[in-house]
Amino acid sequence: MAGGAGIAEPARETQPAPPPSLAIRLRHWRNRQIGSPGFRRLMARLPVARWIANRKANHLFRLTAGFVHSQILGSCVRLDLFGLLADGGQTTGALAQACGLDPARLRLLLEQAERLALVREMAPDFWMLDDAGAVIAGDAGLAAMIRHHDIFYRDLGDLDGLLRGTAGDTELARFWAYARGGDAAGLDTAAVAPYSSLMRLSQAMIADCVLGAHDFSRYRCLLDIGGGDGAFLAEAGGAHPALELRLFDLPAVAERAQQHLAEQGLAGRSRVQGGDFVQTPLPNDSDCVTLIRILCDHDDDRARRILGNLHRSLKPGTHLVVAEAMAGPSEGARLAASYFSLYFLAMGSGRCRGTGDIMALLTEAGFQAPRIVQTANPLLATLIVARR
Ligand SMILES: CC(C)=CCC/C(C)=C/CC/C(C)=C/C=C/C(C)=C/C=C/C=C(C)/C=C/C=C(C)/C=C/C=C(C)/C=C/CC(C)(C)O
Ligand SMILES: C[S@@+](CC[C@H](N)C(=O)[O-])C[C@H]1O[C@@H](n2cnc3c(N)ncnc32)[C@H](O)[C@@H]1O
Repeated sequence: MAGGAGIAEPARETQPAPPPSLAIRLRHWRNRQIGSPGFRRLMARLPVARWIANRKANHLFRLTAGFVHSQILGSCVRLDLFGLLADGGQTTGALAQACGLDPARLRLLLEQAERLALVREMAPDFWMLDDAGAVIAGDAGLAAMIRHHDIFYRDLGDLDGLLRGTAGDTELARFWAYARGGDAAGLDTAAVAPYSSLMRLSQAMIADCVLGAHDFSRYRCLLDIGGGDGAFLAEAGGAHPALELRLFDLPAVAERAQQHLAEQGLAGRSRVQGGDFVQTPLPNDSDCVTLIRILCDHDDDRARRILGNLHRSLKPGTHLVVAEAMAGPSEGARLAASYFSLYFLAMGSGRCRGTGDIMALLTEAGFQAPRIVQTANPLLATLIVARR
């Protein structure tokens, strides 16, 4: 699929089959060899070829076992094993008591977690975190996101139905209440609370990526559109003490943001406005505007309307920073695109776009000089910076 790796827009036409080029004929020949047990037996006898074959076999096994591995991870998070190990090592017995599990059963889980580089048995029955476990122990947002996957997995239980369009209402569509169409600005506190809390918790890593990749010290005033509870603004305000802070989100979310920014001592520096970013005129006293994890939530038509409203509202010269996971050639971007493409399919709205798709949307809306800014972690976000 050209450009983005997300849901094909409904009106997209399929291309006719290309003529059989040399590359296509070679690929066909290669696939027939690899698919043949005789060829694979031959490869297994040659040392270099065996090494390549084993890597391919491991890759395929990882795909096959992926669900099992995710369940091991999910169970460790639900039992809070990484939290329990955060301050140092623990014995199997102490962990079993804290988790309320039989020690032999917990050991079974710990052994698999060790095989997945989540924990390490440093001495018999004495466990410490391994690298991946240490990352999760240090990031409440990542643990919350792993817990949130319960909903996603239930929706994926009917992936065929999602692909055929027969799955009906999904749990993710209910969770992301604004993505279901209708009057998003009319959503009440109860409807926005679950997703806003998850977004606040999971913002820490994203904020690191965004603030590390683009210099916000050059701006006087930053407006975060769809800024949720104000977690990104608070991080930006902490990193740049002179920055004035503005936030725009749905009215029920704006109320939460007001409260969170006040709790962080930022009330004096910030102003929060509620409304609908598709149609409400947006505040235009900022010299930089951020759209963090916003465009990806919406199909192309709606993304165009959001950008159109932004372009109408903002003063010429205002900088616009779009930050979200984008499809691209790096391993991180490919992993993120395959994950988010199914996430948006289940959510019933949005798509994981490539950098080219987003730059084209920005240019179409009238923004100038869009450029790609890579972040430290393309799994989480890539930036496109442009000017009104
Ligand atoms: C000598 C020493 C101390 C060490 C030497 C060894 C060494 C150098 C180790 C490196 C250690 C290191 C720095 C590790 C770093 C690891 C990192 C940064 C890991 C990051 C992992 C991030 C993950 C797994 C992120 C997952 C994110 C997910 C699943 C996000 C989901 C988001 C969703 C569903 C968002 C929804 C919003 C919507 C709807 C899209 O708008
Ligand atoms: C995926 S969340 C991202 C929140 C935040 N930017 C972050 O990265 O943590 C999308 C945000 O867009 C807001 N939003 C959705 N539809 C909106 C609309 N029509 N007008 C204003 N805000 C909207 C949601 O309330 C939510 O806070």
